[in-house]
Amino acid sequence: MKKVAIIGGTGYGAIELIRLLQLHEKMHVKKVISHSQHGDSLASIYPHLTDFIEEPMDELQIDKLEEEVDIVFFATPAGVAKDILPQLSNSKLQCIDLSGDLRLSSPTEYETWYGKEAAPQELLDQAVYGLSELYAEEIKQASVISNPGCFPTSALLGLAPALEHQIISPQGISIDGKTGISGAGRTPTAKTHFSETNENVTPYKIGQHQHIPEIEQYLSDKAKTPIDVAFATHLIPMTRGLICTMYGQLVRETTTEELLEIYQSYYENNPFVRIREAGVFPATKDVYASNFCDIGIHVDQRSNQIIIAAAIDNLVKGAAGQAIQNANLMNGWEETMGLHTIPVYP
Ligand SMILES: NC(=O)C1=CN([C@@H]2O[C@H](COP(=O)(O)OP(=O)(O)OC[C@H]3O[C@@H](n4cnc5c(N)ncnc54)[C@H](OP(=O)(O)O)[C@@H]3O)[C@@H](O)[C@H]2O)C=CC1
Ligand SMILES: CC(=O)N[C@@H](CCC(=O)OP(=O)(O)O)C(=O)O
Repeated sequence: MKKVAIIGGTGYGAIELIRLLQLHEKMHVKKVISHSQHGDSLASIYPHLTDFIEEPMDELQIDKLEEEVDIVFFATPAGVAKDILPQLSNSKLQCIDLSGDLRLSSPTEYETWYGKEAAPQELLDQAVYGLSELYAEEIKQASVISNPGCFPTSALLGLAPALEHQIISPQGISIDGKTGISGAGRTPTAKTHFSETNENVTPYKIGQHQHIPEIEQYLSDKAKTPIDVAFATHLIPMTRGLICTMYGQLVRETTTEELLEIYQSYYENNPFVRIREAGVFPATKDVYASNFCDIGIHVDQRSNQIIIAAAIDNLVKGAAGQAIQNANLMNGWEETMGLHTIPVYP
């Protein structure tokens, strides 16, 4: 059994990791580390964890981590992991960062989009992008993983096959993203409190979203040509769930049936990607509280475009579940270990 520490204990990412790791056969949560509430038990903050995790949370002691655990999950905001990880560079720890700190290969891009000083170049070079379906071989060899953002997970899984198979143009791709409010983390703001979000749909961060360079970097890598995307995000009055509806210009004649075959074959060894049959599109509830990414495809002959929708649970495939899937790959365990559950429905 490998011992796990979770940093950022009181956040949504951390409690989702705890929920999922409860079912895991090879990982055990040894330490929950909290910056703001060390000394308190997590069950006193989140009563749904009563009887599952009663020990007080710990303060971070970087020099003790290696002797106490094998795997560290950083469920912290951007700006935290990049300062801690360099102090662990000589350790044997496996580290998985859920934040955006290590996702962009260019420090300048990080500084532009995140408004913070970037991680050292050495750390950026060492980190492997943890989108399990697209980078499995690299993840198996990695000791530091940069877990993808929630929107990029959906957008990359939805668009990569069409771009790699040169079915759509690298120019003119549009991504319309919608997310539940838990994507904004636990701390409420004026934009996320109930009376602002209930019965309301709000576009936000248009042209400024930190996931734009991440989507472009990894789509360009897969397509082997530079890709720019138009990306619009919307806040939806639901707790969990995220869906991207994507549009691309067709560059050759094709049909929905042909594309479905291409996607089925592209993801045939990926148990968490489910392709819908022709005429059927996924909804966020189809993947609720699960690690699945469900994809629907339509070839729109009238406008010569492809329309792709990819639904995930932002806290699972978009964060904690993806992080566990990466830990499974890094350790040579079954990729689905602890994660292969039926989505909660209705
Ligand atoms: N929510 C989502 O759907 C997704 C989140 N992510 C990313 O995962 C990470 C965690 O997200 P989430 O749990 O939702 O975020 P939250 O805001 O809910 O929690 C983050 C936790 O980090 C800790 N923290 C906050 N500030 C600091 C600081 N300055 N130094 C150290 N620790 C700090 C706090 O816990 P404590 O004080 O107990 O340490 C806080 O509760 C973020 O980087 C987020 O962007 C990625 C994809 C999806
Ligand atoms: C609703 C909402 O605000 N969602 C967040 C999701 C951020 C996230 O999860 O990703 P990072 O790890 O890149 O911060 C957003 O759109 O910025």
